Amino acid sequence: MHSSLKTLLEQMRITEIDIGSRKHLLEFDQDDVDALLLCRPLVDEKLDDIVDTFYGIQTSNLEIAALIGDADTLDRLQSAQRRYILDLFAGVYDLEYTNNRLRIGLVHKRIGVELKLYLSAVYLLRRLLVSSIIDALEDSEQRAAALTALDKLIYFDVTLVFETYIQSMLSEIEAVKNRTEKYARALEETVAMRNGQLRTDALTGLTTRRYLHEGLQRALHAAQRRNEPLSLIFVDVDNFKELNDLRGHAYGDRVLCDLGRVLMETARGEDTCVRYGGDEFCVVLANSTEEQSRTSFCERVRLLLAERLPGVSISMGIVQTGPEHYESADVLLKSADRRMYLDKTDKKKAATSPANGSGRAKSAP
Ligand SMILES: Nc1nc2c(ncn2[C@@H]2O[C@H](COP(=O)(O)OP(=O)(O)OP(=O)(O)O)[C@@H](O)[C@H]2O)c(=O)[nH]1
Repeated sequence: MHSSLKTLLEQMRITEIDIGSRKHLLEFDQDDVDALLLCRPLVDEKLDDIVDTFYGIQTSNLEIAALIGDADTLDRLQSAQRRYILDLFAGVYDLEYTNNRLRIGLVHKRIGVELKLYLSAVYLLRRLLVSSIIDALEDSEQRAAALTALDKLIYFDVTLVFETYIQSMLSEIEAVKNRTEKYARALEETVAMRNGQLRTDALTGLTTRRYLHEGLQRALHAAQRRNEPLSLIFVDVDNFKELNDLRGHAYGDRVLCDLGRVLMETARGEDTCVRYGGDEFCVVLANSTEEQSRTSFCERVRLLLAERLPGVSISMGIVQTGPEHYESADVLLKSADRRMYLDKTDKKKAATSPANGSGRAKSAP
């Protein structure tokens, strides 16, 4: 047998033993085979009439006519129908016969023939065959035997077609399930990737605000364990909006990147530099008092910034906690922000104060 035919039977797990058991369930035996064989000559004779009448009725239904489509398809269907009718009365109902029924079922399912249409076609063909047999066979016993055998064989065939429909639907469900699982996996990967990106700010490469709390909390626990002071610094670019407006957004981005780099270069490995949002940054300095932070960290940052971004100034607010008493992360953030704001307003006041002449360009936080 052709290998692809084998595959279809294998897919449906239909073996010779299975075919035997199906026939047994339908009480289809040698008497039925003989009764059908007896009808073979009369069916041969009326074959064209039966097929023509069948398709005449079928194509008068608009839904079925639309499914058939064109004259070539109709020709092919008529040939297949002829072969099927001859098969019904050929007396051989083996693996190949079964496979042909499976193939017919699969083709009908694939082209979208609904089961109700398929069953109505089976009913019509049976009706035409039955009336031909009744017309041709005069012996009532022979007639009854042939009609019973035909019914059994049609049940045998219809069961196979039903199974191909079910099998095909199961394959479709499996394919949809696989596609959905693949989509879900891709979605999970995207979310995981996005979460990873959120940990790092895309523009500056610094830790994002979302993880500031986590970093600050961890630093506070470490400081408490070691009895060390810890400082939090809030940094904000002065007049950044104006800078954006005057020199363009791209330059504004460069300022933020350079400031981020300066903070990173000045901080040590155990410190955490965070882009808090917009032009605001936070730095958690481990084992550092307010004074040490001011003199070593903040001063160095200002010097580097003056070298790299002349004319850009920043305001900073420092707050220390520990080693005697430790404030919570929230309190520290609020205090550092407030001090940064004071630094900024002090500078603004100094700049507008006539007593200071040109004003204070930079202030110590
Ligand atoms: N170029 C650039 N601008 C940003 C980015 N994020 C926020 N901004 C802008 O940063 C500006 C921040 O302005 P404000 O909060 O008013 O602060 P400011 O102009 O620095 O004023 P002061 O804080 O009082 O000195 C806003 O105009 C935002 O549109 C960014 O990623 N790139």
